[in-house]
Amino acid sequence: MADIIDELIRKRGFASRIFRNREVLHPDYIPDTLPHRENEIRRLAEHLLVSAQGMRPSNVLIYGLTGTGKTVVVKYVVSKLKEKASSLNKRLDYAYVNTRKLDTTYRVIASIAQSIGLRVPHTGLAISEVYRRYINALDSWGGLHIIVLDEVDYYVKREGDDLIYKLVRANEELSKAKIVLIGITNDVNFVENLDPRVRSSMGEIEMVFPPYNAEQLFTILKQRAELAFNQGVIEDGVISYCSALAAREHGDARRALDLLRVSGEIAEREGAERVTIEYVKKATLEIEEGRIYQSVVTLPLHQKLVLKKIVELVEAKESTTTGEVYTAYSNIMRNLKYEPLSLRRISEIISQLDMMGLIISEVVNRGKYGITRIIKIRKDMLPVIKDALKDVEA
Ligand SMILES: Nc1ncnc2c1ncn2[C@@H]1O[C@H](COP(=O)(O)OP(=O)(O)OP(=O)(O)O)[C@@H](O)[C@H]1O
Repeated sequence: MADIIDELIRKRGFASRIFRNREVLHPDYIPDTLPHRENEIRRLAEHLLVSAQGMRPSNVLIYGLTGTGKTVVVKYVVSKLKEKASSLNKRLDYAYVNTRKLDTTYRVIASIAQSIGLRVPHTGLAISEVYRRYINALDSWGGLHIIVLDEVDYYVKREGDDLIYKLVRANEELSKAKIVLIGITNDVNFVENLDPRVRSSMGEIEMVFPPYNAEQLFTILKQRAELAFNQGVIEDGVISYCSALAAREHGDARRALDLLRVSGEIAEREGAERVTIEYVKKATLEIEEGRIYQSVVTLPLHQKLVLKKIVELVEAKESTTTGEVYTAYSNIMRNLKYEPLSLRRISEIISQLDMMGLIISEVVNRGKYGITRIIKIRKDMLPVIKDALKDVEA
């Protein structure tokens, strides 16, 4: 039956010339094999199996730069173990919580409880009550519950470590069931600054995921491309070009996959038959513009006002200085009847904008006129920054 429908889709011109299955390039897709992460998979799975056999479970803290496969490895291991456990008649289940997205303790504990089938209302219960119900339900179920807390640094910075510490100690209250925590973060400073008590109990086992090199990224991309694209549409050299670009940026597989996906999308949009290196170059620019746009729209108000003034000054005469920016900014604040921030604060804001890659600033020594900072904006980024600031009235 599927063939008839596929044929109709093709005939009607719905089918993509470029993509066979775009989903495969989505960040949530879990491939059947994860090349270059065999050791990490083995170590994590072995540890969880030992815990499932009745040993006292140790918690795991995983860290590494963004796009090094932390999330996909953990999801791969826990879902495979759950699948195997049910065929072996063992009780093993897991909760996967992205604590940046589920941003309150209530939502986190509710989601953990729901993963073992408990019904928890969206609001209305005390956190301690949800926790108590979860522990009771867990003990009557009596298996190994793996709790994955992804982007755990966001949670701890916002809500503190009470819930984590409670979960760590929950095994003392449980008679039949057991809990293992797996924390994931890409913030090494977070791990180093974690309360030593929490670090030692949460990270009894620490795993560091190294960045991928260009060759490793090549294998990862090749595997995905074979599933995602129609045969023969990827021009030779495209995959190694994407891998080299992403390797240069710190070995981020997410970045490499995004580049490939966006290159394919642009090729399709432009009605091309093949994805060429030219499309990868266009994709690099499109992704960078997206990143710049996002960072501008999420800036706080004063930063936006300062950037807006820089844009106006740079458009009038190519470059500007801290002094000119400060004058323009103070005038606008006076017109709006607000107290302007100090020159020092504005100078700090200019440095922040520079660090974010939104402006380029250079300190120059002008002899007897003293030291000043020359500020510019990349010409190709100017339209994107202006667009992102279009709602700022000043
Ligand atoms: N070894 C691998 N094989 C196949 N795909 C991989 C591999 N490593 C990472 N990926 C893919 O790269 C993307 C990013 O991986 P993942 O989300 O696991 O990174 P992460 O380390 O958790 O990053 P972040 O810290 O930003 O959340 C995903 O699409 C994932 O499927």
